[in-house]
Amino acid sequence: MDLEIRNLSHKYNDLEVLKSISLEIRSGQIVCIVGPSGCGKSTLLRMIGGLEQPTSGGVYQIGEPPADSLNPLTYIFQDFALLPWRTAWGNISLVLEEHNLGAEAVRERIENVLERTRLTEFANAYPRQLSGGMKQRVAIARALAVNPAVLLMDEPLSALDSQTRELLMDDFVALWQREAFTACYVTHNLAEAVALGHKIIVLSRRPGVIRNVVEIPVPIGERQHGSPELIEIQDQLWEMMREEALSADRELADV
Ligand SMILES: Nc1ncnc2c1ncn2[C@@H]1O[C@H](COP(=O)(O)OP(=O)(O)OP(=O)(O)O)[C@@H](O)[C@H]1O
Repeated sequence: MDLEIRNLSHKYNDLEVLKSISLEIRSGQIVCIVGPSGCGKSTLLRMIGGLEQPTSGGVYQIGEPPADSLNPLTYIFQDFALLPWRTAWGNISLVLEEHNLGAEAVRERIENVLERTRLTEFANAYPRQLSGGMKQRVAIARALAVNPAVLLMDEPLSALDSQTRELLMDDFVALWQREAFTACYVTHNLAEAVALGHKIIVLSRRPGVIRNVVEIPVPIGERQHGSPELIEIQDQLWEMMREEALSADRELADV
């Protein structure tokens, strides 16, 4: 299933947040959205997930989600959102409980996602017994368990320290290479965007319009951290973001 965002604009009362956004998220692609603070990234993700309706324009699903998808558009949040009184297994089973899958199918799904996120040995651990990175891996396993058509990720690594972030980025890459998933990934962090994105959408300051779309020509599995090609793309992205931030500062100074 692909997603197409067509001419989407949004206002909160008089506050214009997003303007004429059109973009495509193709099946099997990771699309990153970057832009200055407050430009409307999270708002756009909520609209893509159907949590809020845009003032005009819309989000269209093209094609069908996988037949066994229990929740086509599934979120992963930065704060993990795990229930502390449930084990890793219990947190994942929670999202499967109301779907009448049968005990065997539930067990298979949970075992599969625990294995894919390298958590099999921690199935019976409670969140308090897990590191931040492992908690986020449980949250990722829980999201994958419903076999989403598109994963919606809002700053999924920003609550973690930089080493854990690096390790989880490697995990994302390995996960995607093993079984390509589709994702829309909002981040402040340009290193994450160039490591994980097939396509990077650069939003302007508010009201967010698409300033640039950068496609990364290197296959995800072949991206070397710190390679000259990636650093150059990251520098270009930073230059675009910097200009936006400086213009916003100049505007404030004129007030
Ligand atoms: N429910 C709401 N009601 C009114 N204003 C809102 C609402 N949600 C967001 N906003 C405003 O819309 C603008 C965009 O917010 P949003 O959180 O989407 O930006 P962002 O790019 O994700 O920001 P950040 O990078 O800081 O997380 C902000 O000015 C915010 O205050």
